Amino acid sequence: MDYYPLQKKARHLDFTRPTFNEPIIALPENTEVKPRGLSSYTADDEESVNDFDLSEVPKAKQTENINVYLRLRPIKEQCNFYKFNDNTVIIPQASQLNQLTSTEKHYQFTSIFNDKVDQIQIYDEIVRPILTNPFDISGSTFASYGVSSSGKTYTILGDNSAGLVPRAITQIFTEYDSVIAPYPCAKILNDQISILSDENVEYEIETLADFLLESTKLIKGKPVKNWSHVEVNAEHEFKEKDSVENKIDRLYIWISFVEIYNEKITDLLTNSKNTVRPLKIFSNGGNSYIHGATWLFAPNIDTAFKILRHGLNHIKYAATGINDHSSRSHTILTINMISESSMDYQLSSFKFCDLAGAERTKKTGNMGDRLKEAGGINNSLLVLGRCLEAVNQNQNKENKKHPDRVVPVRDSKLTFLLQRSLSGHEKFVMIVNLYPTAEFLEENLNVLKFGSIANQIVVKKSEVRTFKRQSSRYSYLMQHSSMLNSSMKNESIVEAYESNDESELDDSFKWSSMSADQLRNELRSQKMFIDGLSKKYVEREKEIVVMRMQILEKQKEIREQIVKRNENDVKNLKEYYDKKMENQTIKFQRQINELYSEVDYLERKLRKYNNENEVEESETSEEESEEDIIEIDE
Ligand SMILES: Nc1ncnc2c1ncn2[C@@H]1O[C@H](COP(=O)(O)OP(=O)(O)OP(=O)(O)O)[C@@H](O)[C@H]1O
Repeated sequence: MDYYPLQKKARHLDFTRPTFNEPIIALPENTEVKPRGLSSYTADDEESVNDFDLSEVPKAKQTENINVYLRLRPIKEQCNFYKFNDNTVIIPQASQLNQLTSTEKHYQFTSIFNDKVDQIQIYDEIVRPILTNPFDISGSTFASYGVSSSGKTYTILGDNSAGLVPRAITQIFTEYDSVIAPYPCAKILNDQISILSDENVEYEIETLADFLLESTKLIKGKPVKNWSHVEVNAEHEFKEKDSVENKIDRLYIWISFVEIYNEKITDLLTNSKNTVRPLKIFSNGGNSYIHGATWLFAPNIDTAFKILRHGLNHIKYAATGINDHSSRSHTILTINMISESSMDYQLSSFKFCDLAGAERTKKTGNMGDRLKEAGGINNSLLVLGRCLEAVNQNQNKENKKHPDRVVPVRDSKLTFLLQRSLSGHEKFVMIVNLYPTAEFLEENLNVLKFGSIANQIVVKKSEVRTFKRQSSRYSYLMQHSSMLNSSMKNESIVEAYESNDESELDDSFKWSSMSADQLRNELRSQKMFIDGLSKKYVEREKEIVVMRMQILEKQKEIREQIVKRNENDVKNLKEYYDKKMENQTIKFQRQINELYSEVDYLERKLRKYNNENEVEESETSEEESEEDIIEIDE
């Protein structure tokens, strides 16, 4: 399939992410280097409010660009509509598009993936590095954008080949296998950390059990591929991480799955018996969350996959003029990872957004309901474009005295929900999917403009969200009470999320100003906290008992070693002295023998001497007797 003009080059994409300080590749003269915006995206709603200051982005080191990747969908026919420079720039061909634009423009992306790049490479390049160190940041949003049938669902969720979500689940559960919590003891409730009591833990387990029972019954919508995490793992070879290196004692995984359909948020994880009612977004000091959305606890990878499949079965699909299974809504799957260590709890939240098609209504041949849907879809995406363009313009404007453009995050459910990412409090990664057919030439130009604007935006580096163990109880109570106070005044505003500076809070004032209901809630919260502490205490006690046993074992082992060593020493000493004795005995024996020989010699000498003496004496006596005789004769 040799149909891209620069396919040869694209085939050699090395998947290395370019740094933004690198000089941009040489482009033809008069090329517009930085497209300044989309004419269709204008901030015309003056009543919109900025929840974050989206324009004042520090120019210091602690900034980064939004990463925007371009992915091309394979097509059968030859395509001459685009040229590529390096693996980051796409240039729509003016000759092919002369009825649309007279000048040749280029659009820059973080990386461009050609049609040969598979799901494995996409995951390894875009998501894997972020999920390898999930607690370096407070979270990330991965969103796919493009016209209908361009491969958004294929990229985020998958089809025959698993998409980013099943791969992310596999990575998390494999790398953190040894610390994944089996029981739901900690949960994020309305953007606050909660340590659950035994009753609440039981409740969460029952909810999950009911859900799993129910989810096997009803299958509707697009048939969902039964991805196997074993196969996914074989493709990536994820390895279990050293938990000591990660300093994590426990990791609680929670999943939510919602869709935004015609500007209404519905829960994709509800039990089918329950009536499905639209959910509301609340904002907590700039951190938006869906109030009442189902969060299911995933103690293992199988449960996580079941939750994913249940949600997929409930997404609204419909046949449009160009896609038999077109997803008509924006779907957002969020994975909350709460890590527990001896010091604190930390939250990292990962959103995977499969956005609805960015095409115009006439292309899909939509009528009736489909037409209404398309209106809603385009409105959300239009607001997303307006937000990105406003941020971009505010950052690039030359006259700093001129007031900033309003960033209308609250103008659509989608942008309100992605508020943290759009403001740089969480990482924002976009995958722009391009369906490079003649049919979508015009729409694809808008898609490319949209993507390259997002790619220029500089945001603060994502921060970490920590809940300190020592102080969190106190701040939790303070926040909880202020939350209740404010929710009584205004349902849609919740007070600040976390305050580490507690020195100025007047405890007695807070308690005395509470109503009976609030005090009851506080009591319940305190009980939850004490339950959590006692559970921890029991766990520590068990650990101490185990450690004591280990120490006793070790002592016994050492004692046995010492006894054994002593026995050996005695044996060696005995052998040494036995040998020494034997040598001495031999030596003494030799000396005795020598002495005996000497004695023998001396005895023999004595005998000889005696013998000689005897002979002499007898001769002498004979002579004397002869003399005697002579004398007598005389
Ligand atoms: N990179 C790819 N490789 C192989 N097949 C692909 C790729 N991208 C998309 N497809 C196929 O194209 C078809 C349409 O893709 P998909 O449903 O993901 O599009 P979409 O952008 O989500 O469309 P819609 O907005 O209408 O839901 C699917 O059958 C999918 O398998």
